[in-house]
Amino acid sequence: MKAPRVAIQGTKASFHEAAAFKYFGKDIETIECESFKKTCESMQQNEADYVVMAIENSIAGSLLPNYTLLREYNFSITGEVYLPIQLHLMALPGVKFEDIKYVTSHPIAIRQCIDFFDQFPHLQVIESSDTAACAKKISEEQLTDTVAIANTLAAELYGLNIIERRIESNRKNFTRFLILKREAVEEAHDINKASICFQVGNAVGTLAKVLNVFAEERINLSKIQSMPVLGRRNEYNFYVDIEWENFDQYDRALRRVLKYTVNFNIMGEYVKNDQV
Ligand SMILES: O=C(O)C(=O)C[C@]1(C(=O)O)C=C[C@@H](O)C=C1
Repeated sequence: MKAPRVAIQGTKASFHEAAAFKYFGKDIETIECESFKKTCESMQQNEADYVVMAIENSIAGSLLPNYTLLREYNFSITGEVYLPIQLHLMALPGVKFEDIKYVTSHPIAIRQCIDFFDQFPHLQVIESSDTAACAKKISEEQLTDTVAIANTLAAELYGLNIIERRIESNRKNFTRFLILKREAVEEAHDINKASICFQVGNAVGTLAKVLNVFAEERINLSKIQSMPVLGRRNEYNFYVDIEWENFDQYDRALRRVLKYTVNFNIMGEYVKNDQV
């Protein structure tokens, strides 16, 4: 069987590739993309079979623009994967902490280390496309005044020394990634989780009515995220992840909430996979 083509934001040895390996195994073709939007374009143009997309980090929070991409492209969420994130400061061999002027990394990785950099305000923090690409640039351009925040794989691949380990603000640090496919696959029998999206009217109790249905049908909400509806004041899209033990209760809950919602969309039904 042909190896699946998996589009990731970033380059090889980035956390996105690690997440893809964790979900699919190592036998995949990684399609490197410059941005999250480019990963979606690549799947739309049939250059990729799947997209792996970070959606939330336990320190930095939600990657909000990715919710907009999910809506725009209307791909199907077919799975999820959680990855522990350990961030290290790395530089060319011989470079010492005192030599550093610039720190480069992906903005979400930088946000996870904000407490560390608060102690060193003289360091200039520069956002870049992905963690591994920053390590690669230091190596290729032999930058002696710059460090990257990245993982051990990137340090090994680009011959950098780790000069400070585990600089993330909290040790229990993980990122949740979604696995996207162009179209929904045949309904699996063991699905027990779904990502849905809807709007409710701006009136007393409308959202509460929806949440009450889930409670009554014993459906667990694992996440709720709102994003403004473009150009409409006080109107929001609610993105909700729900889990169930009994499929019939899930089915009944969906029928019941349709009454209280507009633009209701099931973004994906899949098997819960929250092992970090
Ligand atoms: O730069 C990388 O290595 C990435 O894969 C990106 C990314 C992200 O988008 O959140 C992935 C996981 C970590 O949370 C930090 C950065």
